[in-house]
Amino acid sequence: MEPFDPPFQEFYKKLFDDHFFNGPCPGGHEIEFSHNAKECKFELPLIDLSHLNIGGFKHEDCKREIAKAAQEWGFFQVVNHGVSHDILEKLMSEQVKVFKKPFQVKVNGLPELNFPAGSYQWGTPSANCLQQLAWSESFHVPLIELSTVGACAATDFSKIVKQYAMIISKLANELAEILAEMLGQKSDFFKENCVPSMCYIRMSRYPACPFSPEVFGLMPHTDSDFLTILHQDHIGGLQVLKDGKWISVNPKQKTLIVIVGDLFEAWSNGVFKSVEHRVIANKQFERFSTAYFLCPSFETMIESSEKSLIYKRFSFREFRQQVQDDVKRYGRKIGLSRFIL
Ligand SMILES: O=C(O)CCC(=O)C(=O)O
Ligand SMILES: [Fe+2]
Repeated sequence: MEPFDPPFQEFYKKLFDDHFFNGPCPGGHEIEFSHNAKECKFELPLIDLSHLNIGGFKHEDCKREIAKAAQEWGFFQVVNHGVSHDILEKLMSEQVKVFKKPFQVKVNGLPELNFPAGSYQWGTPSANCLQQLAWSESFHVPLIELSTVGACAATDFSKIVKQYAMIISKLANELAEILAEMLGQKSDFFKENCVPSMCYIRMSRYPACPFSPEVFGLMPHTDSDFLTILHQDHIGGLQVLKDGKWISVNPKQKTLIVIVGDLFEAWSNGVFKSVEHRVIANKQFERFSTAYFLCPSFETMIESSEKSLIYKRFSFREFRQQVQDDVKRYGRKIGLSRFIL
């Protein structure tokens, strides 16, 4: 049988040799700091979204809870979110099958799913040192492409991804609108600007990694979108930085994770926080996750209507360009701090 794992060690041999013979690279100490930060067991806010369907106090309390979590943590979990357990399980099992296709087949694209060659990504081509390498592989599927996924012959996979995309994008918009409303902002901003050609689903697989924790599944980062909604399997490894400590996001069945992205932090003038998170690879077990990213069109201007602004006004295109330039130059994203006034 042809191997399905990406050839991390062969392809990134130089990074491994440099690291193990010469030690961590000089620019790596910042990431090293994250590694050494004290870890502790702590529970993220868990919000029951069924309260949104009840009128009166409960409904308003629930909205306030969402805003509080976005403000204090930038990261929270939701239950009774409207995505059935059955859909989550089916999507996960279909996703596992896709990743078990031979590596070369994934690289060449999966025509039966209408995934072009570029939708498969693995490792970190821009990595300058081992701490910048992600021991993971993923399929990046823009929502707009889903209309043609499985167009020739609908497969179980294409059906479930489409179904999931429809529900999850609705949920992301609802949560974004609630957060906007709690800021006293126009709540149809997201419906108008977050177009299907920009929003996407990323399905990831983190193969078991013998070099963990020295090599990350995904290095510490913030998300470059408004909101991310994440579903993870039962393995664990996701951590979020809270007050200088890495907190493990322990897997919980039927739960989705909501992550505030950089754009929401800027748009809310720093009220909602886009926080760093990372994935520690597991030495023994592979892990799967599915993320939905709520992104605006390139022309959308990100600005707050507050008086004393923290960030300058920028378009999503400018933000993306800056991130890409920094990744090329430094091997990693610098992010929102580039736009501080
Ligand atoms: O796989 C995960 O748990 C996290 C994924 C993530 O943070 C991302 O794709 O931006
Ligand atoms: Fe992320």
